[in-house]
Amino acid sequence: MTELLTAAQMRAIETAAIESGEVTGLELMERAGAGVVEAIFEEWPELAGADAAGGEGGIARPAEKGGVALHPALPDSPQDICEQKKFRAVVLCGPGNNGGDGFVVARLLRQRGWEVEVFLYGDAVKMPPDAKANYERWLENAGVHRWDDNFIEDTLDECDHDLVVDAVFGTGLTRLMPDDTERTWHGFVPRVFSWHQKDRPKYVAVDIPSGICSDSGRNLEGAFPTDLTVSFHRAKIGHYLLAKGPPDGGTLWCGKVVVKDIGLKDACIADAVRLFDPTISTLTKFSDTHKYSHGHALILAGGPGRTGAARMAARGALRVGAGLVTLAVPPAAQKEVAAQVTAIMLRQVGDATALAKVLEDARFNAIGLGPALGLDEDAAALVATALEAGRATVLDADALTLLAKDAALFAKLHDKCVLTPHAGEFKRLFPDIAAKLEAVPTKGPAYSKVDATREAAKRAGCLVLFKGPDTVIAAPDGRCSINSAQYERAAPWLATAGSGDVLTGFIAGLLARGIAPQQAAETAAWLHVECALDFGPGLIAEDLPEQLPNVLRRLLSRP
Ligand SMILES: NC(=O)C1=CN([C@@H]2O[C@H](COP(=O)(O)OP(=O)(O)OC[C@H]3O[C@@H](n4cnc5c(N)ncnc54)[C@H](O)[C@@H]3O)[C@@H](O)[C@H]2O)[C@@H](O)CC1
Ligand SMILES: Nc1ncnc2c1ncn2[C@@H]1O[C@H](COP(=O)(O)OP(=O)(O)O)[C@@H](O)[C@H]1O
Ligand SMILES: [K+]
Repeated sequence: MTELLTAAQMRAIETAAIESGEVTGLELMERAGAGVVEAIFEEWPELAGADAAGGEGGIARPAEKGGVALHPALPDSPQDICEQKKFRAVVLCGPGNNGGDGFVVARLLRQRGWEVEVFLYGDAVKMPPDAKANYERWLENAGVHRWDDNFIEDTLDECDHDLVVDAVFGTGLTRLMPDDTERTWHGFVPRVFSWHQKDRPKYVAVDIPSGICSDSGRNLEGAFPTDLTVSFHRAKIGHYLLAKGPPDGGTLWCGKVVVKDIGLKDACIADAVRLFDPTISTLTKFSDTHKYSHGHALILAGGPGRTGAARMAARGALRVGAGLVTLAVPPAAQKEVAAQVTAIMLRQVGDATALAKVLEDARFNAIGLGPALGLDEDAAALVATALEAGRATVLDADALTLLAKDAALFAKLHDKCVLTPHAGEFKRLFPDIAAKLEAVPTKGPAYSKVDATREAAKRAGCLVLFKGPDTVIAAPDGRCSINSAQYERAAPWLATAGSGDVLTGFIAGLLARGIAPQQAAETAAWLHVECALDFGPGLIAEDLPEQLPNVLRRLLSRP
């Protein structure tokens, strides 16, 4: 699993490396700038000109981790570059080390024969030492324009630039975006993006699009959307959390995220958020005895005309590998359900007393409830009885609304529970936490979906899976991961009626198989997106369980 870092964690890793003497800040900055240039040419080989095929002067893969030469030296002057089209870039540099990286990028492009114009935001005198060193190195051969929105707009309006590099703010953005960058941010850049023309300049962000908080993905009033974001050492949490506000979403802000090695060592960060990727061992936990060793999930169905959600959840639980799945159905709905299921068993459960009786059978080791369960007192009594049974239990939809309405019910949650709210349900369950998340941020690092989910899990005393394209899964002890359906895993068609019900079933099925709540929720959410990706657009919720065999086959054949 990939660790996603906060700005403070990244800074700590960098400081430790510098203090140990293994690298200097200037060397890291050089590698960062070279990494950005390398990523640009990898993304758009046509911009590498004659060197695209990796000829002399091309930027090769990192060769050496010890010294500055992680990325090999480039020709020193434009004359050294063989005849090629002159490419043009605008590099926007800020007052900190992000700007320092920008000056390295500007120099390396210039060394390749590019025509590069640099705009500096802020006061060069106050720059941190490494950034200032690169600023001064740039001044040896070229000039810097002072920041002027009109001038930048006029320059970009010429429209014959190949590349715009955003190196204004990175992980050090601590306040709202400054007013005097307004025209560039709010006016010109989004306009360029709306053109969608083939020959518009490519926009590249150094580390993170300026204006996006790297810890939260929140937009601190006006961000600079990009085609490509090049980060260093590890991706930041903010790359994977959706920023609010138009254009809506981190995916749009970052374009595509590439992470470049700058020679920093792995550090053990206890509370790091992880980007989830399943281990095969979770899913190969099939024993060779009999079906009961794969568990027995009980899924509670709603009344007549409302049983579809539970049927889909039950099918998901069975497909994900629960040994047996039983639908607990109110008597009035029994006929309706019986006509539509085969491998799934039925039990008549008219009320909470009947449920308690069923749960006397210890072989029911996991419960899934909530989808279309209803919101009346009888439904609340079913939730209470299910919780009192102390089994691994996933609660979704109506069960979450009932928990939100009744503090005594909420107090029955235990550490084998999994809550799966979408944003609306989250707000009902944790209104004060949701309010913090919705408040317009005024400083960085801003409160994030990760912070909110961790806080909710701690309060509930159980696992919380906060849905969305950036699903966050947190345990009460703070362990946390993001299941991303963004970038190369984007599957917006997963937002279809009933897909959450299937997720409930996937989680219940994995819980039945004896997998711990966190691993079950993470694996289920990952499989859910994989099924959607496999199927593609046109997906309806019923398709998700049917897609599982393909996904599992592929996963289990991984080397
Ligand atoms: N930490 C690391 O390990 C490395 C960091 N590098 C670069 O350094 C960046 C972080 O550098 P810094 O910590 O200097 O931070 P930044 O360069 O992101 O920004 C900090 C500067 O911007 C100012 N600032 C922040 N918010 C502002 C606002 N709203 N309006 C006006 N000014 C504002 C601050 O006062 C400070 O001068 C990274 O994003 C990355 O690009 C790389 O050079 C490689 C290694
Ligand atoms: N844009 C999106 N991209 C990918 N997945 C999404 C997106 N929006 C929502 N989802 C996922 O779709 C599912 C919807 O669940 P839910 O809101 O409970 O719907 P329902 O109640 O109709 O089942 C969740 O797993 C959620 O994470
Ligand atoms: K930036």
